[in-house]
Amino acid sequence: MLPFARVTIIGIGLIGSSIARATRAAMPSVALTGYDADPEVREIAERLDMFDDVASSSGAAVIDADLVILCVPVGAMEAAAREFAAELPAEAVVSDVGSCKAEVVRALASALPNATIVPAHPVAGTERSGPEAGFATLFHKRWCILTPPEGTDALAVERVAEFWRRLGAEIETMAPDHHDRVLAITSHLPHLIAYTIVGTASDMEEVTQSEVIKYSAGGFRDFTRIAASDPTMWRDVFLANREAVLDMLQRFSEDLSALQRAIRWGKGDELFDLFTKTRAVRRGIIEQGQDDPAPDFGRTHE
Ligand SMILES: NC(=O)C1=CN([C@@H]2O[C@H](COP(=O)(O)OP(=O)(O)OC[C@H]3O[C@@H](n4cnc5c(N)ncnc54)[C@H](O)[C@@H]3O)[C@@H](O)[C@H]2O)C=CC1
Ligand SMILES: O=C(O)C(=O)Cc1ccc(O)cc1
Repeated sequence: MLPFARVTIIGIGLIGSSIARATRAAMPSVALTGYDADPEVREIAERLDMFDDVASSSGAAVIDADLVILCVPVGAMEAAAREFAAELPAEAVVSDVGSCKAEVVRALASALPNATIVPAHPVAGTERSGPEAGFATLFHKRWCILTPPEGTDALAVERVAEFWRRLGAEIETMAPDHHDRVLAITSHLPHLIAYTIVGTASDMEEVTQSEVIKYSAGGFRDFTRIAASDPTMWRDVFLANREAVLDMLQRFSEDLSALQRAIRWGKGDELFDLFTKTRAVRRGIIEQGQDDPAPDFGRTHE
């Protein structure tokens, strides 16, 4: 039996449109409704025929849903949830896909005090955004982390888990705070570093424009992909996961200073030992079968 029969997606960007496409592919009998605050996005969603219905208001979109998934930037979650609160059916389950969880759990509980909420984070994405960037296989063999607050209805959690399994994801469950610390180091800090290095390079007159582009086949190119990620989404992530990010940034700065000292004093063995350790981390990821299928994952659908 399908975990949900009527699914509504609020926010039809990269993630919302990928969920719609993946649901159509894996559970074609699900009735899919979409809503986006941007009328242009709604028009594109209509044209791409991703939903059975693209609603013109958020309230109309949820009125007969049994699962509502918020796929808007983290900073827009509370307002987006408040907008449909009055029309939400009592038995509907509400979920989201936000990249950080403690702040979103708080925001959704405040906007929807009587709803059953099962927060989720599919750890899968690309640097692209918008409804045309999505694709049905985005979640295949990717983790989807559920962070239900204590006391959440276990059946609702299992139904959301089953929904994501059907989209190809593997499920992990953890506390929102723990999620935010883990993702601060594995996802948020790497993005911050990419934004910094690309920003620094573009501030340096002698390596700007043509030279940055010309020689970007090196490590820099990977950073430019990450640094092309959506500004609104990432602004919201850093503001919402402030404490965990600042903590990881403090540790990172200390380790960077240690490396700086090793270079200054010619301590080659310290550099060699660290680089040997980090190479083993990469090999461990590949041995566990968790490497990206292609280095430019996310472009293969173009
Ligand atoms: N981009 C990525 O790689 C990943 C993103 N996420 C999370 O997914 C969420 C969505 O991200 P993307 O799909 O990448 O963003 P996106 O920018 O592609 O799409 C977001 C959509 O939400 C709409 N929107 C904004 N405020 C709204 C509101 N109040 N009501 C209705 N629609 C509204 C925008 O018009 C836009 O179309 C974010 O919370 C992000 O943290 C999670 C995993 C990966
Ligand atoms: O494009 C990349 O490399 C990503 O890291 C995608 C991504 C961005 C945000 C998330 O919360 C999860 C995955």
